[in-house]
Amino acid sequence: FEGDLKWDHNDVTYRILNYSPDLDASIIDDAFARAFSVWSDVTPLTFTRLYDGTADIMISFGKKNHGDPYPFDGKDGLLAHAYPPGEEIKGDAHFDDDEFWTLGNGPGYSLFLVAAHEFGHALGLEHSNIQDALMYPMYKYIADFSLHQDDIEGIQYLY
Ligand SMILES: N[C@](CS(=O)(=O)c1ccc(Oc2ccccc2)cc1)(C(=O)NO)C(F)(F)F
Ligand SMILES: [Ca+2]
Ligand SMILES: [Ca+2]
Ligand SMILES: [Zn+2]
Ligand SMILES: [Zn+2]
Repeated sequence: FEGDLKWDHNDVTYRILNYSPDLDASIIDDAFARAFSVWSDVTPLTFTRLYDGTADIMISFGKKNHGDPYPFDGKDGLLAHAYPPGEEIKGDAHFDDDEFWTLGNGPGYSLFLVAAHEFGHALGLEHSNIQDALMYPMYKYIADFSLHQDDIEGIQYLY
């Protein structure tokens, strides 16, 4: 989904609507929090978790048709997607629960890495064509992750 703009506030809120069975809820909470801190570390943005009501970034796991015009596709292929900033579904992040979500380098996909990428979209970033950038649209496991300069320049251009 093409990025179209940015949040008009720096105190961005998020809410975790449901969980994958692949990981303990506290592990998922922490993975999302760490994925947000990737971006708050290099911008004036803050991320506050809400437990009810409407947050800017509504996070959910779903399979196949999950309530928007972009159905997931079963195991592998599409892993997740997120909408650029704005009202309603804009800013929201969806994760394909036909994937096996993990954190390490084993089988499955790192929820932390994929979430950090999706939250980049939710903040207004589009894809990078630099293969080592987080915003590159191909999954690869990165052990000691840190943002590529291209990611930093992109997010600091916006905020
Ligand atoms: N669905 C995607 C591809 S995807 O396989 O779901 C995907 C690939 C990689 C993702 O994050 C990531 C990027 C680089 C390193 C590790 C993880 C997130 C999502 C995507 O980039 N969604 O944001 C596309 F390109 F739109 F088809
Ligand atoms: Ca939203
Ligand atoms: Ca999939
Ligand atoms: Zn969706
Ligand atoms: Zn992407």
